[in-house]
Amino acid sequence: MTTMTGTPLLAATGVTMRFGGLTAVRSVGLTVHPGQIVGLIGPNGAGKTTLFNCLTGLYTPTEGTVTYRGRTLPAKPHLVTRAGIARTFQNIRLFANMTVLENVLVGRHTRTREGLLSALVRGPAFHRAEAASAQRATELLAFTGLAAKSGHLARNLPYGEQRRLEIARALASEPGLLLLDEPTAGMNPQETRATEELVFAIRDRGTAVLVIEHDMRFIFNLCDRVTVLVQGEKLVEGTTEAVQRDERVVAAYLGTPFEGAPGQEEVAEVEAAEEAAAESEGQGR
Ligand SMILES: Nc1ncnc2c1ncn2[C@@H]1O[C@H](COP(=O)(O)OP(=O)(O)OP(=O)(O)O)[C@@H](O)[C@H]1O
Repeated sequence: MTTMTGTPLLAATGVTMRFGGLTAVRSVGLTVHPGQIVGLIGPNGAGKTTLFNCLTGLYTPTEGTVTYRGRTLPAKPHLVTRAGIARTFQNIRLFANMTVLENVLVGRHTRTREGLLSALVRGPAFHRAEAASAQRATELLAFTGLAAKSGHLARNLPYGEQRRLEIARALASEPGLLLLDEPTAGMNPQETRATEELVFAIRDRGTAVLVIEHDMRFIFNLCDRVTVLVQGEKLVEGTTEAVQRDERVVAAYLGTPFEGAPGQEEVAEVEAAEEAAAESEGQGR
């Protein structure tokens, strides 16, 4: 299924994102090829969501480039969606008082070619486009297991189904690449396994997936490749097997420092300052 040769779908090169004095992402490269499921992992605050925001036009990277199918992506979320990248967010962002079907229809709007005039006049072209959108949205609800909930208000769905609805809505823009930010956060083990199956099914329909997740079992079951970020820098990138075995990854998660780890210089500086302070305190006694 995975194709590593040829033009990658997504290619981020040397992406850096600074917020004032804080460098949240430092010179990160990342590629996703057609047919791949790629994982992005790292401890809290590693810069994963910031990188997602750089890939989806929410942030303009301070440095670096992002291309999709070989073309530089515009730094505007709606243009990124139109180019073929859809995403979900860490916190659920549904229209709570709209129905399940309406939420998916909102996600279709980037695909609908009918312009404002057509919508105002509500002519035959508008009605045809609307019927096609409704049919596609209904198919997506069936695909994500929400067909029976089509007329329910989004806010009345159980948590796991709200997360599925977010994915259905993202798929409504017919993306070539789907970015999922912690899709299983707050899920029980059954919901997590169901999400795993859904992500495989999405890949099998021809949409590549880039996923941030803290659940390592989920990541290692699912992904073809994994990139590990630590303190804004790419620590390791490789197959799940290679990443799982990498002692630096184990250390990053278990908190054991290793030679050359990002942030080690700062840690050494702090330790040296603490030692110096302790010494001068000792001399003062
Ligand atoms: N808009 C912002 N302004 C200033 N600092 C920010 C902003 N967004 C993120 N940061 C900082 O950038 C760093 C990386 O944050 P980010 O949310 O990308 O990490 P993360 O890996 O997604 O973390 P988590 O796993 O906890 O979601 C953090 O130190 C965070 O405080």
